[in-house]
Amino acid sequence: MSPPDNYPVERLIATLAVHRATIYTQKVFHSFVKGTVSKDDKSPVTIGDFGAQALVIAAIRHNFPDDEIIAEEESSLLRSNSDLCDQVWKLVSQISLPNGEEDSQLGGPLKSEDAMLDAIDSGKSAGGSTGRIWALDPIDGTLGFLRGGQYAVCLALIQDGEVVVAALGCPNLPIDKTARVINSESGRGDQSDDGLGVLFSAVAGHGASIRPLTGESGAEEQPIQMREPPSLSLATFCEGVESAHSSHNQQKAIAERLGIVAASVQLDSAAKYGVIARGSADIYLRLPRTLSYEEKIWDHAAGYLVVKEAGAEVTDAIGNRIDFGKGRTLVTNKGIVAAPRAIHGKVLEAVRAVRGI
Ligand SMILES: Nc1ncnc2c1ncn2[C@@H]1O[C@H](COP(=O)(O)O)[C@@H](O)[C@H]1OP(=O)(O)O
Ligand SMILES: [Mg+2]
Ligand SMILES: [Mg+2]
Ligand SMILES: [Mg+2]
Repeated sequence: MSPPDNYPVERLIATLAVHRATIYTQKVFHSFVKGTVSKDDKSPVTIGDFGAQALVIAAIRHNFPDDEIIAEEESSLLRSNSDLCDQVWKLVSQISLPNGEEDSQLGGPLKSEDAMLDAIDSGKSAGGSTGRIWALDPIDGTLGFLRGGQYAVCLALIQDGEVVVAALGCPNLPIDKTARVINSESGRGDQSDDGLGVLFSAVAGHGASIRPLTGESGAEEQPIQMREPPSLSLATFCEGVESAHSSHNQQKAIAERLGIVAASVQLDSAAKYGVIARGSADIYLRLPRTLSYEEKIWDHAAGYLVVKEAGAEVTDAIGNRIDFGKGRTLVTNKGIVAAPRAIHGKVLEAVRAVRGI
């Protein structure tokens, strides 16, 4: 029997591409959000999203030209606003990985503004349950990005409906897993980037790992595992900052039912998956506010695999498996419940009780 595929090239390219995109998003943050460049009317989020998407997609297409891509953004706004387009291009064309050899593995710098637009528009796959499809969120947690809190660059490869490779870049998560996470309330103030920035990666059946975003690929790469809370009541749960994105009330009620005493750790973006995967907290609850909202595949694919490979069970709020083979959204799922395998059943019981199902 042949050994299971561990996707060495896909994992390498995914991590390098996400790393390069985080160099770009950090540059956008420092130039526009912290204000060395005038904001004018151009949203730093828009500049960040488009450029990061172009940089990642160009790398995927260079290495895997036959693969499909689902990405959050498309270029019509840039095509109709040449000022904005020039501004994104000016920044994108300056970005490379510190190691030139690694950058050339991604195809080197983008060649032209047209090539950038073309890359941005290559993320329109309809998805589905067959073939190789990459899912990309160039900046997840845009509000966190603007606040100087948590955001993530999320990239995953889905093969025949299963997530098989993940890279999750979290530029504002502390490298020290015991350090306090900067959340939206405190923002980062004048705190520097020192000690911040991690890149999670995972391959289905081969575990999850973390490395600092500083340094070269492979440097200080370490396997990660969820922690096992000594009891449910001593577990910590994570939730989003935005109460419009998930039901804080229900999440509080679930925690209370489980006897959890600690306050929730609130942070934006898929960084929540990373935080529980490396054992800085235990449970991620994302209870739907409205049943009409369809979670997007690019918001969850990468984080899902990272946390699963670190020891989690992940279902939706009904208890169904998360199905990444249904198109651009998780149309058959509602919400997310991620917890260590040993306690997921208990958490789900509490979720059901609170939701009355
Ligand atoms: N009503 C909603 N319910 C759940 N998630 C949402 C909702 N509206 C937006 N989102 C998505 O939540 C993600 C951020 O999650 P969190 O709040 O946990 O940081 C974003 O990708 C955002 O998508 P979008 O990019 O379209 O704004
Ligand atoms: Mg998102
Ligand atoms: Mg996004
Ligand atoms: Mg968005």
